[in-house]
Amino acid sequence: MVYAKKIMVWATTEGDGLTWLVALAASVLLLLWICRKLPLKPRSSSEFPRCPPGFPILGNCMLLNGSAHELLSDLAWNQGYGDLFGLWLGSIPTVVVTSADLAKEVLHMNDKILANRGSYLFLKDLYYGYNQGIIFSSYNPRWVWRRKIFSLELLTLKRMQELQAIRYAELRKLLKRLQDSMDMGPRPVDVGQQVYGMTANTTLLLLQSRPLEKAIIEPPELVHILDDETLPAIGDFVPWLSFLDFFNSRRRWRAHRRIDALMESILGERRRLMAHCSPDELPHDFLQVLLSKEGALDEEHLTTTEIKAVVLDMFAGAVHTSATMVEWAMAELLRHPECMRRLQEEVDSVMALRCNGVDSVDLVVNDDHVQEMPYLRNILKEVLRLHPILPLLLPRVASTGFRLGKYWLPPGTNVLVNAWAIARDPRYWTRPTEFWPDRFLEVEIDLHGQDYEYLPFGSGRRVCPGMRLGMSVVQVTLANLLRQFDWELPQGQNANSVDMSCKGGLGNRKAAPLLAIPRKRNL
Ligand code: HEM
Repeated sequence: MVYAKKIMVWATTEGDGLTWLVALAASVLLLLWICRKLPLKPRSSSEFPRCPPGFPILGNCMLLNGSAHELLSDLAWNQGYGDLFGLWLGSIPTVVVTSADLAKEVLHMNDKILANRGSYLFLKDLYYGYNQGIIFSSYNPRWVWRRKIFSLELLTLKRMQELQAIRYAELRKLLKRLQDSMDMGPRPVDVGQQVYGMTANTTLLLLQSRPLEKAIIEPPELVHILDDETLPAIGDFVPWLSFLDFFNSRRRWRAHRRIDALMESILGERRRLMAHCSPDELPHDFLQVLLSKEGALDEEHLTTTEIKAVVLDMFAGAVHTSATMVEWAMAELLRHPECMRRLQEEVDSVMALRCNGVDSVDLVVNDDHVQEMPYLRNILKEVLRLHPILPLLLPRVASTGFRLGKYWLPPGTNVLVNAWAIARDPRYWTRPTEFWPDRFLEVEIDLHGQDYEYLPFGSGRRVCPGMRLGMSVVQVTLANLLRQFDWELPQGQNANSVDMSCKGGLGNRKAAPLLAIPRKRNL
């Protein structure tokens, strides 16, 4: 303060206009610097875990910029904040959990109290509001009902078997696209983008078993919009600053109008079909299940808005998760050619056995085949350990006060579980930062969220319902990519130069796209 005053006094007595400006800027910077060093004591009760210093009003919001999971891990491990620390996201009390024991307290012991999600501005502008879908809805009987339909009508083993043909058809298209690009001479392809296109189109077909009649937005573009815009805004944490988000809000709203036009055309097309066909003639798909509940008079009905919100959640949940996972897996395999070779040998030997001498070149590796590939499964477990797709899971919000560790925390507290940090913690993992799929030969650990040192799909009431479908899509895609092609890095790149940094945001996308050259294998 004293220094800021001195600068101003000097400027008024000695300086010209330019000096004035410089002095003003220096004072503001000095004040900001001083404020940054102040801990946010006034708002935190003595019961609240220790918080890193933050800015006035904004608190620790800046930590959410960029790779939040890495910044939060650094605070926990290197800056002495430990397994449980606090943040003030504007006026929202938040705690960050960085150990398996505390993750268990959050996801198991306090699962019901912490089963809510926060309410974000993007839900209002871009999605269909707070309590209409599944992913960001609060915990209430309607959410239970919508999630039940989602799980039982889209994601059961039986349903997945019925939908296999659709998935394999899209996979064949992907393999053909890669083949075509190779026919023009060896050239790098953007692996993530290729797979992304496939998972987006597959999701549409899982919904309505046919391509779009009127493509207001193609599925990959729809999901890109969701990915880019599903981010908290400053107004979520400091409501009176919502006006700063005005232009982003307008952009989200415009995107929503296009998304809604797409939803209307999907629903409208099916309603027209329903008006002209007998029930037996209608497709037996997820969209039909959703629409069959639309007019129901009991509590098992769905409103039109709920149907649209659930469909949107299907895209938001299914597409980028699976595609990102394939991209990280390919990146790790290109960095570890010995693992890639071993995996190719496994795929080849299972296919040779299964096809029993019959020409198998055109056969896709399918869900039954991958069941016999333990190394593939271990590779994917290791990919999810090092690169969990939602590194902080999805934030949970307390409905009442609750105990966590030695603290009693108030209702409304946000809880972040740093699954990324826990999965790299030397207390639970030997050689924690190394890509070493064989660790899972010795460690009996599964994906269902019962082992709290490994939470790639979350755990408890809000665990990912799409785990089976997601894993199946990823396993089958990776096995086919490696069966049909040998892969190498573009000229000038080697295993050590592959950029493994992530983009930031809710999902753990690769910052730089993975480019690799496919070469046809002699099968
Ligand atoms: C490999 C692929 C996938 C990964 C790694 C993944 C991971 C996750 C994670 C970590 C969560 C948050 C769990 C929590 O907060 O505790 C989640 C939630 C969710 N996922 Fe997935 N997911 C994948 C695929 C899918 C698929 C294919 C679908 C749907 C078809 C899906 C639908 C959802 C939904 C609806 C939620 C919200 C659940 C709720 O809040 O009740 N996911 N996913």
